[in-house]
Amino acid sequence: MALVSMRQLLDHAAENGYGIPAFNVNNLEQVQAIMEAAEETNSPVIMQASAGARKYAGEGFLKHLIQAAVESYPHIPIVMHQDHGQSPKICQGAIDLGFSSVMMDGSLMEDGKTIADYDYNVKVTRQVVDIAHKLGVTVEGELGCLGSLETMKGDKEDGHGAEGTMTMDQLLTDPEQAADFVRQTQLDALAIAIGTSHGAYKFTRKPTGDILSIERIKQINARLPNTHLVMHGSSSVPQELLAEIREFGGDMKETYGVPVEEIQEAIKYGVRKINIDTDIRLAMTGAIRRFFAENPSKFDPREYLKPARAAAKAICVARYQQFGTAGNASKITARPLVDIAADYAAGKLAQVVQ
Ligand SMILES: O=C(CO)COP(=O)(O)O
Ligand SMILES: O=C[C@H](O)COP(=O)(O)O
Ligand SMILES: [Zn+2]
Ligand SMILES: [Zn+2]
Repeated sequence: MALVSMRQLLDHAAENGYGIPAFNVNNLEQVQAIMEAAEETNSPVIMQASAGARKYAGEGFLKHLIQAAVESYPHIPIVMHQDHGQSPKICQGAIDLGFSSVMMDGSLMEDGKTIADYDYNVKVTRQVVDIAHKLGVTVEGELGCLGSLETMKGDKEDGHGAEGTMTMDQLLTDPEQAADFVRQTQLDALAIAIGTSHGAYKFTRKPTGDILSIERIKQINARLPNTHLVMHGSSSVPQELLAEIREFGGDMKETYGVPVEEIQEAIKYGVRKINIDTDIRLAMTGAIRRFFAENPSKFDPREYLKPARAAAKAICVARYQQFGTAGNASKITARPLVDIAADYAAGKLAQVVQ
């Protein structure tokens, strides 16, 4: 198969009522873990690279790691998605590099910290849609700002996130504004704010409806039943992984993530893409800490990266099964991006908002 449009996968997921985890990748072992899990469960794949990933690995390495996955697993449809593009220029760069999907995150300004106004968000997102759709490339946008409903603050754990204290209006995407945003921008997937944030420290207790608003997803879905929704900050932060890290010398404070059953509920209401980075980080860290504790004389990176890769794979297998992604790769026939571009031009993929 080939690199496919994210829109094609999300449309398939919507038609068949499942969700697709989008895993962040930074290195070889993460790409391999995701692909081994996808192979084992027959799942379509979304791999995404952040600005931090590009800085760490370099654009060429990321592109070719994902290309290697495409070559090695020709029967699995794979999306190469750019996570949190902070400007049209960054999105253009990713498109030039061969990404089949980009996120224009216009909820924040180019600095990734300052909250943008609505008109700016519409303008930059529309600009990226105009560039991308001509090439059959998918566009994800974001409306509302990721952050905690416990502290009213944005997340800074990965260097991206709003500065200062926010209001409830900013932290919860407004359904009516979302409808206007989708109508004006004609994007393919909408990331929404419902109380999740990036990183390991999302909630100080197992989240209830007041701090994780699945209710808000239902309201947005009622207003926009045909729009694919995206949940960022959706790692579940498994307690057993925290325990493993602590047992082998790590310092992880008490914290809670997004329960898998809440994501499963959200999938019933239009959530099609679920972003996961932290769970893979935790799994790999636990495995490496354990390995070093149990094998203090070992020093071959292949020896400690093997259990790390296996732990990452286990997370991916679990999420593919839990989100209903498993079993779907072989049901999808990859369409070339030029065909998708023709569909956009013909208005076949237009967002119809009443
Ligand atoms: O949203 C994410 C990437 O865009 C990742 O979220 P987590 O930090 O919860 O894994
Ligand atoms: O955007 C969120 C992802 O978790 C990426 O994190 P990162 O910027 O540390 O690569
Ligand atoms: Zn954002
Ligand atoms: Zn994110």
